[in-house]
Amino acid sequence: MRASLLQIAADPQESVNSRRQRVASLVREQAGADLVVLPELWTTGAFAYDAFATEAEELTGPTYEAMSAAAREAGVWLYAGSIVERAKDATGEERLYNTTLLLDPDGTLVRTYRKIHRFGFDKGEAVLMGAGTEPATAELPDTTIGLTTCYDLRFPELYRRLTDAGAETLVVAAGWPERRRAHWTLLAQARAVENQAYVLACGSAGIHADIEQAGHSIVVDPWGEVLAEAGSGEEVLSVEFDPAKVAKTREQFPALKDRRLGLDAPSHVAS
Ligand SMILES: O=C(O)CCC(=O)C(=O)O
Repeated sequence: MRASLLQIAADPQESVNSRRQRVASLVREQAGADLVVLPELWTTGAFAYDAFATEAEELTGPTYEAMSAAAREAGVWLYAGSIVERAKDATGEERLYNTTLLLDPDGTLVRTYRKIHRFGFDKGEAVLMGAGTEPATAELPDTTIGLTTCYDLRFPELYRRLTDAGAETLVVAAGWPERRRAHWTLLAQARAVENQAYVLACGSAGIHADIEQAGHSIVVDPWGEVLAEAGSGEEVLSVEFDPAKVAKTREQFPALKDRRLGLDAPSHVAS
C-alpha cells in the first residue's frame, strides 16, 4: 500500500480558498497512491482560534467539495484532515467541531470523526469547540483505519478501543507544536508498539497564530520502526507499507492476547 502524507503550512498570508485549491492540486498529484493524508485544521491553522467561527463550514461545504473532486480525479482514498464543522448539537444549539473527513476514490464522504480530546485546557479549542464522543474506524480495501486527531495521541485508551474495533492502521491528523516535538515522535511510536499497528501521523508546517508547528510527520510500523519521517517544512512524505505485517506481528509476538481485563481495583495502603 502506498500512502502520501501532505504536511501543509497554513500561512495567514494565503487565503483559505487559495489554500484549498493548492491542496487540491497536491492531492491530484498523488494519483497512484492508495491513501492521501492531510493534517488537522489545515484550512485555518490549528491555533488560529479567531478564524474558527468565520471559516466554519458544514460537512459538505467548500472543503468537502474541493477535496471530493480532487480524490475522484486522483482516484485515491483521501483522509482529508479536519475542518471547523458548524452543526447543531443534541439540544439544537449551533456548535463548532474539529471534524475529520474521509473520502473514497469516488469522492464520496464515507466517514467523519469529531475530535474527542480537545486541546487547550480552559481556553482555545477546548472552549470554542464541542467534543466528539464516537471513536471511528473505516475499512479500506487493504486495511482498517482508526481515525484520530492531534491531542488524541496522548490518550492510549482511545487507540486501544480502535484496535479492539479492528483498526490496523492508526491515522493521526495534527497541528502539533514544535516545542513538544519529542512527545509527538515518542507517542506515535508508543501507539504503534502497544497496539501492534501502523501509525500514520500527519503534522503541519509553518507558524499558526505564533505557534511554530513541529512538522515531522511520521510513519511507524507495527514493530515500532520508523518507516519515514518528514522535516519541518512543507513536504509530501510518501511511503510504501505492507498491511499484512500487522497480522504477522500480532501472531509472532502475541502480546495483545496477554491482556488481563477486569482486574481488581488497586489495593491501597495509606501511609
Ligand atoms: O498535546 C499536544 O502537545 C499538542 C496538542 C495539540 O496541539 C492539539 O490537539 O491541537
